[in-house]
Order: sequence, then C-alpha cells, then structure tokens
Amino acid sequence: MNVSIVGSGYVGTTVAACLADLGHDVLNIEIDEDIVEAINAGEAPIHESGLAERIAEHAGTSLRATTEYGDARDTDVTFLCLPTPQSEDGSLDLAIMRAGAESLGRALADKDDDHLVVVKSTVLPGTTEDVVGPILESESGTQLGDGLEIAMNPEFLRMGTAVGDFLEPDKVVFGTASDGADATLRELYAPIIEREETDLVETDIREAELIKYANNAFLASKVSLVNELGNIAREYDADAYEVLEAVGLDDRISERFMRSGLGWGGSCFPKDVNALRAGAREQGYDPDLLDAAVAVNDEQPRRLVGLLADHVDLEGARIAVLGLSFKPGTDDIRKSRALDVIEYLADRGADIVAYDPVAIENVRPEYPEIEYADSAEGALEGADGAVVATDWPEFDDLSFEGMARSVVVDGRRIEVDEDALEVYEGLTW
Ligand SMILES: NC(=O)C1=CN([C@@H]2O[C@H](COP(=O)(O)OP(=O)(O)OC[C@H]3O[C@@H](n4cnc5c(N)ncnc54)[C@H](O)[C@@H]3O)[C@@H](O)[C@H]2O)C=CC1
Ligand SMILES: O=C(O)[C@H]1O[C@H](OP(=O)(O)OP(=O)(O)OC[C@H]2O[C@@H](n3ccc(=O)[nH]c3=O)[C@H](O)[C@@H]2O)[C@H](O)[C@@H](O)[C@@H]1O
Repeated sequence: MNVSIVGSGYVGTTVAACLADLGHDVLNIEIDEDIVEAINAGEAPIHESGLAERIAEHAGTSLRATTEYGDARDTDVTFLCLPTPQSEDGSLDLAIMRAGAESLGRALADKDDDHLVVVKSTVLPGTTEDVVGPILESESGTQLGDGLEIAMNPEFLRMGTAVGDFLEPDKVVFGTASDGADATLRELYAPIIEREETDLVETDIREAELIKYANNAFLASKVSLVNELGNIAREYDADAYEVLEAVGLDDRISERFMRSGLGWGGSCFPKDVNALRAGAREQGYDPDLLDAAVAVNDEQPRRLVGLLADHVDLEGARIAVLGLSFKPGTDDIRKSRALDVIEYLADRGADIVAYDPVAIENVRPEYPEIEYADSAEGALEGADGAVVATDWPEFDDLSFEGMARSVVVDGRRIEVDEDALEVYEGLTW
C-alpha cells in the first residue's frame, strides 16, 4: 500500500521505517529539512534502537521523505503523526494539528481516488471528528464519506524500544466510522495484527482517542502510586522494591511499571496527563486522582536533592549528576526528571558536573553553565556527592572511586556495592 506520514519525529519516523519493513511504500512529509535530508540519505534522524538499519535498508526504495504535502496525493493513506503539545495552562494545543490538516486537505483537493486520513497523534475525544475532519473537508472540497475518510489509530510505542513496540505490540486500536477505513487499516497492519500476541481493538473514533489517554493516565498514576508507596516504605525503613515485587505477583496488578524513584518524565506522560486533567475540567469533572498523581511526581526530584543535602552542604559542593535523558535508551530530555534535579541543585548553589551516554548535546544548550563529563567516572572524579537520575545500565556496578566523598543518592535503583560507599541513599527504599 502507498502510505504517507505527516510529521517525522519519534513516532512518524519509527512508523515509516516499520511500515516500509512490512512491505509498504512510505513517504514522510516533514517541515524540517534536516530530517528530510537525513532520511533520504539513509540515516536515522533520532536515536532509537533498530531504526538506523531499517532506514538505511529502505531509504531510496520503499522509504522517501519530502517537505512537499502535494506528494500525499500519490498515496492511499496518510497518518498524522504531528506533535500535540500542552499549552501554558496544561491544556491540549491543537495548533500544529490544525496546520497539518489544512496543508494535507489542500494537497488532497480534487484527488480522484479514495483517501484515508488516520490521526495517530494523541488527541482528546472529538478532535478527529470535530476538528481534523471539518478542516480536511473544507480545504479539500471533499465531504467525508465521499471518497475521503478519517480514522484514529493511537500509538502505544515507548521511546527506546519504539521499533520493537510498534512491530510487536500488545494491542492495536482502530477507531473508525466506516467498514472501509477499518479494512484499509487491517490490510496495512496485517502482519502485526495476525500475531497471536497482539490483540486488535476495533472501536469508534472517540473511544480510540480516549483509550490512549486512559492508557497513559493509568501508567503514570501507577508509577505515582508506586512512588508514594516507596516514600512510605522509606519512612518505615522497608525496601519498596521487595514490597512491590511481591505486590506485582498479583496478576491483577502486574510486575511492570513498578519501579519507584524519581518519577515519570518524557514527552508524553506529563503532557497527556495534563491534557486529560484540563479536558476533564472543561467537561465539568474534577480529576482529583490525576491531580494527586502529578503532585506526587512533582515532589520526587525535590525529595532527592533534599536527601543529598542531609549529607552534603550543597553550597559550592561539586555534585555529579548521572543520567540526563528522561529514561534509558533515548537521547530525549523532554520533561526529564534529571533537569528538575539540576534546577534544585543549582538553586542550592551546587557546582554541577553532568554525564549521560547520549543526551549531553541536547542538554548543553539549555544549561550551558554546568560542566559536562565524557564518562561517569569523569563526572565522579573529585565530586563531593552524586545523584543517579536515569537508570542507564552502564551505571550498574559503577566504581565510585575517585570521589572526594562517596555520597551517592540514587533516584533509580542502580546496582551498587553499598559497603564501598560512605553514604548510599535510595530515594524510595
Ligand atoms: N514519542 C512517543 O513515544 C509517542 C508519541 N505519541 C504521540 O505522537 C505524536 C507525535 O509525537 P512525536 O513523534 O514524539 O513528536 P516529535 O516532536 O518527535 O515529532 C513531530 C514532527 O512533526 C514535525 N512537524 C511539525 N509541524 C509540522 C507540519 N506542519 N508538517 C509536517 N511536519 C511537521 C516536526 O518537525 C517533528 O519532526 C504526539 O501526539 C505524541 O503525543 C504517541 C505515542 C508515543
Ligand atoms: O504516549 C507515549 O508517548 C508513550 O508514553 C510512554 O512511553 P515513554 O514515555 O516512551 O516511556 P515509559 O517507559 O513509559 O517511561 C515514562 C517515564 O516513567 C518512568 N517510569 C516508568 C516505569 C517505572 O516502573 N517507573 C518509572 O519511573 C520512566 O523513567 C520515564 O520517565 C508509554 O509507556 C507508551 O506506551 C506511550 O506510547
């Protein structure tokens, strides 16, 4: 099938490379010329395991990128993988979606063949049918159902494991308003939905939109609950990891997403939970539990720095920050908890030296005043204290030799020889 994908960020690039892998002809439509050039040169514009080799294999044959929306006319289906950021008040900002839908609608004007537009971006219920659909209709001059169709197909991939998550998901959700749209999506996803391990959910557009938010709200709240239980466990001098491992054996709860510590960051949980909170309020409902999940999450970095301050006078102290990305396996620093830790350390006058295996160049422009090291060992050299902000596997069994004082405060539960350290404090254990 001929597929176009509007927006070639983490989702759009991954979906494009994977659909090309499944045998489709894929076109990325992207406004950033550097990304277009990278894809056409066979290079991955982002750091994501398994992506570079797929782009290298398909670029120039079944995978192509362009800045021209007009090329969407030559495809049968277009996925909108555009950003849906939060506004300053936390609500969902649809400006980019509107702009993308307008450009696509114009490109599809007077197209003779049928075309399906699939919203893959995370959007609140009603967006696909009440915002994207009408824009497409007015810009293309074609009524929905008259050769032009819309659908909603939320994406559940995680950064760092995006390719594997897309190709081997637990579930795929098709939100459609017609059998034709559903049949097209089935054909496109055939090898994925034929897997025994993948559940296919076929529902209406509104439910598909909400399934995505409910999924993220559930997971983010689960981690906040786990963090609250971890904070309580610490007060009782109990090990939250042992407690929650046992709790997770109950298959109504599951052992996944049970790692307590510094909390959730990234480009999705924070903005999606906030969009759902704002949306719920707009509908007249106060989402008290989601408010609490955010409040617990906001406190964890402050608690981590407070723990360090119990052992080290932070004013003028050299503090190593290990890990900058919002989670291991990615160079994405959006809403990374490590950045909150840096802010709180800086507020208390600490001299910060930071290290991350892949994210330093993304952080440097935002924090040019702090020092960056080439290795964890380099960051620790001569430091008066260290905080672990991201659980990169290379931090496991790290030797903390070379520190002026081996005071280590761990927000992510890495493997540590505690006896070799002057002080080792876990945030939630
Ligand atoms: N990052 C993730 O792990 C996941 C993200 N999502 C959702 O998918 C959507 C996209 O997210 P990401 O890929 O992370 O965003 P992103 O910010 O990484 O990428 C978006 C891309 O769209 C491009 N763009 C912006 N305006 C454009 C326009 N008018 N025309 C063409 N291209 C344009 C940008 O240059 C950028 O390359 C969001 O709604 C997000 O919530 C859903 C599941 C996972
Ligand atoms: O909508 C999205 O964009 C995506 O958001 C999350 O994926 P992602 O943000 O890439 O990463 P996660 O692995 O979910 O981690 C999110 C945050 O929670 C934290 N976390 C996760 C799990 C855990 O047990 N403990 C914990 O603190 C991580 O450190 C990270 O900061 C969801 O897991 C994906 O299903 C979803 O598609």
